[in-house]
Amino acid sequence: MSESLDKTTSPSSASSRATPPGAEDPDEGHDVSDTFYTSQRKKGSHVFRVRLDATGFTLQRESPGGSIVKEQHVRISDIVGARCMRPKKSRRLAMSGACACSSGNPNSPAISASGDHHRTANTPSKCSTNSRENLPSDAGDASAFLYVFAYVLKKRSLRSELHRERTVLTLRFRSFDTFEDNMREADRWYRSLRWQLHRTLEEIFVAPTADERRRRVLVLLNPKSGSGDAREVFNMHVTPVLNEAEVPYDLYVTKHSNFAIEFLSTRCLDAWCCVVAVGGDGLFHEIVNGLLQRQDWAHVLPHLALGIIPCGSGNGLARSIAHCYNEPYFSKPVLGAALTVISGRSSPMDVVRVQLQSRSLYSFLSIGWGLISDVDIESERIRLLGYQRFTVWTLYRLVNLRTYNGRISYLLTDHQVSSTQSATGYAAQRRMQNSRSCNTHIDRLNGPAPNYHSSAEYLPQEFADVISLETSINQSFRSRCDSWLSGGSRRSFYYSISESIYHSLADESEFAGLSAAALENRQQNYGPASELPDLDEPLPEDQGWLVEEGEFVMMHAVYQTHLGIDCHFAPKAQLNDGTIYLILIRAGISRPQLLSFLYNMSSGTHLPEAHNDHVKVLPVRAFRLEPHDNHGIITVDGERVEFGPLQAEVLPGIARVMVPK
Ligand SMILES: Nc1ncnc2c1ncn2[C@@H]1O[C@H](COP(=O)(O)OP(=O)(O)OP(=O)(O)O)[C@@H](O)[C@H]1O
Repeated sequence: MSESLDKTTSPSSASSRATPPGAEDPDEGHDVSDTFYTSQRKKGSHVFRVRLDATGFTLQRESPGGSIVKEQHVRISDIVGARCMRPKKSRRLAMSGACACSSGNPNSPAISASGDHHRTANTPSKCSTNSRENLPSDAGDASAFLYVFAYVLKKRSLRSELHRERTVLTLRFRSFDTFEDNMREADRWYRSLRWQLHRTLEEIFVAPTADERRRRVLVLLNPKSGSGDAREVFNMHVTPVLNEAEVPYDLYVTKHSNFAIEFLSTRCLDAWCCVVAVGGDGLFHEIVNGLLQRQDWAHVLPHLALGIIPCGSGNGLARSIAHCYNEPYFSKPVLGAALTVISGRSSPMDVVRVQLQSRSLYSFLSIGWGLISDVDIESERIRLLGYQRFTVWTLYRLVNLRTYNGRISYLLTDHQVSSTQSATGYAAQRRMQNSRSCNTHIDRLNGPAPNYHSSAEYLPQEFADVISLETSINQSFRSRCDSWLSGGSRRSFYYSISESIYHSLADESEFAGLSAAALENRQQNYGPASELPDLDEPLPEDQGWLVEEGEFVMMHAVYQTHLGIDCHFAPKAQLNDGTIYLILIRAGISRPQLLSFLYNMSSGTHLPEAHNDHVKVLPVRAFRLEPHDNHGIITVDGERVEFGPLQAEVLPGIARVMVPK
């Protein structure tokens, strides 16, 4: 076992670019490579060439003759971060904050156990040069460890869905005689990896100072969302990922409805690069509206990415983002969302301005009138049934089907206007006369469609596992007695590597520091100027407004692919396509047809290829709804709003959402 290993175990040959102890590395941030070994009692030992470059880690297993017998790759896009640590005996010390790397983030993330606001300012640097030098060396083992955390795509079986699985690549450095020298070498790899990871970050996620590297994340958590376990979900499944990625964050737990609106409309947000909702679509709705109640919205929105960790009952946005980027969702939705939050990528997202009679608001998901809104709101009374309440109430509503009388005017998207004009046209649509254009800003703001990529490639089964390798000192090869530290990863064993300092804010100090004017103006909406006439004014008549009028079962306007995790309502929607998908069902549809429509919503096969007498799918830029009845339910992003006329216009790409790598 040791014969072949001994040939290449001198410090000079074992590390192709080893830095002499104490010397500065002039090539920091460039590729690194080295020779490592594994040793297993049953399988024997193996020599690996390990290389880290812009694509990730490449591990090549060499035969005793020096040829490559196997190669595996851990993609840089699957890697979230790394840690340098001491050997196992000193691990407790390391985990208590004495990690010995030299490039840690002084603002390490908070770990929330309870309380309202957990801020990590003043957290001691866990990886400073001083801390490294002050650490007592382990008398028995001079090794240093580098743990690389990755979440690779895997398939359990041919039939099962892709999912992400945590993998830890463990590199053990022991080419030098002293722990300090080995740690310096491990740290060189660590810094190289951090450099590779940070170079792919979009600008808004990068801190202005080099020692911080990542800007802070603002987390707003609704403890009441969904089944009420958002706090636990965050602690168990999100904090570990943020820690592994060394993403600093500040956590605020919402205290009441509208907390997020008040917070985001009044606070200085300069410290944060993104806002993450840990909750449902209702909390995200508050975040969007809070930001658009700021006078400086035009400055803030482009520099603040929005994210969501799905803990609500609907979770339409989280599902839509995952769907648009072919990211697996069902097996581990929270993990996928947490990885999205640390990805350092964002995409523009459309927001829709909704004008009601008494106020205006912003929406990112949907506007509904009729059947689906009825079911959504009325089934609240049987909430005890959980998700089944929707099925039960849908059946009830089918039996007792209601129809609503009204008029829906709409402006098709530019693309649709040309195709519609050449087509036969819709039976009931009428062109209005003598009007003016009212959507000039829509084209102006419209940005390019996001780049979608497929995540169909995934690491082969045998590689998506715990990988533990080590360098060795020259005199003898020691078996990797403590390289199995990472074995716990398969059982999703997470630990924190950072110290945290918690601060709680008392209720009364929540908005301390606000000026009186800021408080007074809290409900004022800003955002781009509307291009539509006032709601009580007639629509212009010669600029392409079309009309549908009569009895409807429902109207639902949607701008994300999914309304909920299993409601694939607008399959063609994209995050930033400047399009509202207006779906109309007219009275007269048969119950079996309606049942089929509702049943097929989960697979996204409910919409007809072409318009039929009862169901229409209209890609529009703006619309106006004028109910002729004086009763009914209207929802915006799943929340009930005042009943009556409304109009909506899309504001293409004015928000940014975090998206998977
Ligand atoms: N601390 C709180 N106590 C009570 N209500 C809150 C609190 N924080 C936020 N809310 C309100 O709870 C509403 C719903 O929250 P959220 O969207 O997070 O969960 P959900 O309704 O279960 O999920 P979904 O919207 O996806 O169906 C929000 O509109 C918000 O106004």
